[in-house]
Amino acid sequence: MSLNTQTLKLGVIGTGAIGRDHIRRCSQTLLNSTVVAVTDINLQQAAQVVAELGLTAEVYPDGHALINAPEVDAVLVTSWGPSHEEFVLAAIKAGKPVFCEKPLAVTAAGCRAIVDAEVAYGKRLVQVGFMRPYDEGYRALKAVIDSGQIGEPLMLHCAHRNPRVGENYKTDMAITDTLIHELDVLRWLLDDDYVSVQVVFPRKTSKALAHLRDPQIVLLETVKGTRIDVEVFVNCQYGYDIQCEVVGETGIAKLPEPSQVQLRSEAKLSNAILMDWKDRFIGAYDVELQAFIDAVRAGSVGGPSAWDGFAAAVAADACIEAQQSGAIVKVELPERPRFYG
Ligand SMILES: NC(=O)c1ccc[n+]([C@@H]2O[C@H](COP(=O)([O-])OP(=O)(O)OC[C@H]3O[C@@H](n4cnc5c(N)ncnc54)[C@H](O)[C@@H]3O)[C@@H](O)[C@H]2O)c1
Ligand SMILES: O[C@H]1[C@H](O)[C@@H](O)[C@H](O)[C@@H](O)[C@H]1O
Repeated sequence: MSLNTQTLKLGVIGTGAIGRDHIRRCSQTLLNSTVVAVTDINLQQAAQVVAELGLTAEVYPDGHALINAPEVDAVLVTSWGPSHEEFVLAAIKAGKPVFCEKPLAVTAAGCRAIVDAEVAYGKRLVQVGFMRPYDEGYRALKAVIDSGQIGEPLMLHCAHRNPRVGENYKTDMAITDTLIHELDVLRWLLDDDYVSVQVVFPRKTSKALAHLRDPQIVLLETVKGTRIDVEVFVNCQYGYDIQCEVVGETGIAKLPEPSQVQLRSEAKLSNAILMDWKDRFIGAYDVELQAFIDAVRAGSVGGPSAWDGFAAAVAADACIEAQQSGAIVKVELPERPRFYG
């Protein structure tokens, strides 16, 4: 039976920060979906989210029981990064569409296993939660680049700043958890791939915990020769700040700031800076998940693919090697299977 006329019944694995937020949006904001199943290694927390959001969803003992539950049409994976690979592979095995938060897997080998499983299944089932291509600002920036108005892009200056991170955040997560967004969105923005990476460490901020090297600067080179610098600074204190400036042959295009009320008060002219990714990309999260729901109901899956997750992870692996060696490391992306267009 086609799902087209039915409400899509979702199961969500991981009820932490983004899991809870996606459960809220799928059950309260978006059209044609309902959350019928949830799980978390912290079952009490999962039950609490169900109660707080007033859902009738069942709490399953683990991700595998949820994936295989007949009432679950499609799966959202919002647990910690290292658990994604296992759940996405299980969803493919069960033939169920799966939206997986970034990273698709924490290594390129893990992403490749997912790509191979999806290709063997013969139909796209996986959408990766790279939301930036759905952000209005990035879409406007891409439209300017694609129009040719600034000529060919030569250089990009980017920054990915978080106010602070928790104790569990390690130096390699600056790549796998944070930079991974740029590794995806910049491929999409430039319609290009990476050939080499280097990571340099400026003076360390006193605001970072002892085990964390912060900030970091990642230097990327693309196949077309564009050079990109990305500052990753996850204890910047002052706000959640995403910057992207594209220097072209005849002009410069900059990612717009999120719209905020301009305030004149106490002898100051000011614009607030957002503090949280949840607010900065709220529109993009809504659009990406509605796209997933609509596509699954129509019998397909689109958006950032397992191949995109793999391509970002190949570059991420090279960045981690570059963090450790200080050298310029080659990015070797295998040929894309025809399956991914
Ligand atoms: N797209 C974005 O902008 C964005 C934003 C935030 C988080 N994320 C991604 O979402 C994922 C979750 O991040 P978060 O900030 O919500 O983290 P979090 O720590 O707040 O929540 C993760 C939850 O997953 C649960 N969990 C871990 N392993 C599990 C397992 N095997 N089975 C079931 N539950 C398990 C944990 O108990 C926790 O409740 C990460 O991969 C992160 O990178 C993406
Ligand atoms: O999981 C989060 C999320 O992906 C945010 O978008 C990013 O800015 C953070 O650095 C990361 O830790």
